[in-house]
Amino acid sequence: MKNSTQALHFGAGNIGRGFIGKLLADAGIAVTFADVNDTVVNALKEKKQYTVDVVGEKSEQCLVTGVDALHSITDDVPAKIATVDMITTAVGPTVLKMVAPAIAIGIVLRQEQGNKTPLNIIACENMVRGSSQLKEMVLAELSKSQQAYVARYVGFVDSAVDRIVPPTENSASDPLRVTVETFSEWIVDQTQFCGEIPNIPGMELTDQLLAFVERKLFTLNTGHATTAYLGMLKGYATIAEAINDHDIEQSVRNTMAESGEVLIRRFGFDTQQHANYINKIIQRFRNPHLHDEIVRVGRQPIRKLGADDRLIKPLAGTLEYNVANDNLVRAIAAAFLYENNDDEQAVEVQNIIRQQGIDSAVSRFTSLTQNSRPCQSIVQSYQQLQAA
Ligand SMILES: NC(=O)C1=CN([C@@H]2O[C@H](COP(=O)(O)OP(=O)(O)OC[C@H]3O[C@@H](n4cnc5c(N)ncnc54)[C@H](O)[C@@H]3O)[C@@H](O)[C@H]2O)C=CC1
Ligand SMILES: O=P(O)(O)OC[C@H]1O[C@](O)(CO)[C@@H](O)[C@@H]1O
Repeated sequence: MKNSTQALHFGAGNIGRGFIGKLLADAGIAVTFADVNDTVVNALKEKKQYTVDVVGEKSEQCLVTGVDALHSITDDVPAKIATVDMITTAVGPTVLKMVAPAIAIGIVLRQEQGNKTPLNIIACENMVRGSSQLKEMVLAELSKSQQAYVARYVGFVDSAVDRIVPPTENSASDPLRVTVETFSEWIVDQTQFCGEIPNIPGMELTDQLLAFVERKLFTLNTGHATTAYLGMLKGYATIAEAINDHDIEQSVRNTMAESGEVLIRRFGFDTQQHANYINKIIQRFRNPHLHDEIVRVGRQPIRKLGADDRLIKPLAGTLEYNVANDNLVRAIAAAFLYENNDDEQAVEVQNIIRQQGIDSAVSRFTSLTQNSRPCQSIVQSYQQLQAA
């Protein structure tokens, strides 16, 4: 990798500043963030550095230096795209479509300027093959000849990203400071790069990305969502409080064991290693230094109840392999009991349950066939949880 490598990172939020931006800057890459948050953008432009508090087994305070920022709407982001070697994103799955047009305009500029330097784009979102989805959004903005340029000079590299970074509590005094757990994992699909693969310590390469994406989704995310939804039912406010409840911990372990059985059968993961992976995740949830609210982890339940997400996708796997799923069913039922008036999706789920009944709500949000066996099990579990 050349010393003058430049990256543009969309989304200077928790993962942007606390994980991906830091990792790129630590590798000597000149990082420019693009965001719509004036406070964060202006502070980055002025200070060109920020502090990351790493908390957990190895607590340390790190200064990330040499960074800059652009406002995603009012600054000339496409001109920057014309000059960088990498683009990364951590904006959230629903915002990805909003950054696609700027990326497309930047790519057109590169073509017009005769730029033949490879550009690699990596979406770091909780999505299965997020970069491939971003690629479709970008291609939709381009002509045939521009698409041919993309095929030759632009790589869209899928990735799995894992580090727990809740919003920082002291953000009023320092809008850039961010607190992160010690653990981090960023795995990218080595088969999708255009040109040389950059050597970035902390960016792991694989040619089996789907296995790692599903391992993270079916374990960390399934377990986290289960902790949130069961924790909310018992009146807890944070993930650490909920996982320290023995009954919840046991349910979360059982749920991850069920989704884990799917992973073991599908990808051949070693049983003992997978049990260790689950144990490690439970410890991460317990991290006493992270104030991780249940409403953050349980947010947007409609997205989380989707067919390709952390609850229904592993449930579908248990049906495919004909293995136990009682705990997954209970976690899904708990998601249907999740109430939060500040969360539009939670409000919508409760409205639909009230207006159309739980049977109809389950099939509507999960895409499972109404009155099918799994639907009936979820409804039954919902009624048991409600009566408890
Ligand atoms: N926080 C975490 O622990 C983890 C989050 N993720 C994923 O990372 C992604 C980002 O999550 P967080 O960092 O937690 O969210 P966040 O809300 O802290 O950061 C998102 C950032 O995107 C910015 N943004 C919104 N619209 C934009 C636009 N049009 N252009 C540029 N920036 C824009 C927001 O202002 C915000 O700063 C999500 O997909 C999430 O699922 C993945 C692993 C861990
Ligand atoms: O960011 P999402 O998809 O709403 O879900 C929250 C999840 O994402 C994470 O922030 C990161 O994987 C987890 O902490 C949690 O499981």
